[in-house]
Amino acid sequence: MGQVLELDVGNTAIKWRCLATDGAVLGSGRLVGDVQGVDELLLPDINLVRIASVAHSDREEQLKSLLVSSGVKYLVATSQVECAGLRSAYEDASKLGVDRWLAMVAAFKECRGACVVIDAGTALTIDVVDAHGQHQGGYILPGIELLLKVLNDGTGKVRFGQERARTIAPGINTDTCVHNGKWLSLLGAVWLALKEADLIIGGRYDVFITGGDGLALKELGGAAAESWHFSESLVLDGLAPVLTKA
Ligand SMILES: Nc1ncnc2c1ncn2[C@@H]1O[C@H](COP(=O)(O)OP(=O)(O)OP(=O)(O)O)[C@@H](O)[C@H]1O
Ligand SMILES: CC(C)(CO)[C@@H](O)C(=O)NCCC(=O)O
Ligand SMILES: [K+]
Repeated sequence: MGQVLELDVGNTAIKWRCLATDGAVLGSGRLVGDVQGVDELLLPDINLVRIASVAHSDREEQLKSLLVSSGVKYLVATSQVECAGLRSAYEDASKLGVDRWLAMVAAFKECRGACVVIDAGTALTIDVVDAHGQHQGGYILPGIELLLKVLNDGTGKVRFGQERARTIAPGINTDTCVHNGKWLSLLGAVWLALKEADLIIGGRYDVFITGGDGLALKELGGAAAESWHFSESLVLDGLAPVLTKA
């Protein structure tokens, strides 16, 4: 087997990494904009592309036609009923976002126990898995950028600039009220979800966090979040197990 290119096509960006035959990471990055950018990643040594996509179907079609014309073999991951001991809570498992499924597969594979899996990307998703690998369900909320957009679009006077300091202290002007409020919203949701998880799966679970705002959220969580496992590549880590089993 030659090199493998893995793609996590999100609603904002495409995260990618290139793996050697032995699984070593040869390179990784984040592409914003057109799927055409993927073309430059298709180096001659790559003979398989593994894909996770939650993007609009026309973006997916563009990506597929790019791959077809390059002639490289590709596999697209889908959410399953069961994989590697993990079982979906969804009535229709195929409707669960594949990024959530992949992140849970990767997290459960690593801890083999109860876990809460957080993805702070375009959306904030939080999923709860019990010690037997049974997914107990989850949450979908707007992420940081969507929160700002909704406030800007839905109000006449909430106008704000760039974030200056990352904190959840009460704000003293519109800028700090909005920016501190956006972090309060995400962190508050996570704390409450963890309390809910305490009730459902008991107090002993690992917390995994990923996504563009994942590290910021963990840092804001302070001492209580010190044990959370932050990984940039949790979604990509789920690709090989899901596609090998499929
Ligand atoms: N280098 C960066 N460029 C852009 N956004 C970034 C960057 N680093 C962190 N972010 C944050 O990441 C968030 C986007 O999440 P992410 O990087 O997971 O991308 P995404 O493609 O939207 O993912 P998904 O749709 O899979 O959730 C933005 O809200 C932004 O605040
Ligand atoms: C929630 C997002 C946008 C997070 O990336 C993605 O997982 C998705 O499009 N999910 C489909 C809906 C669902 O998971 O129920
Ligand atoms: K994601």
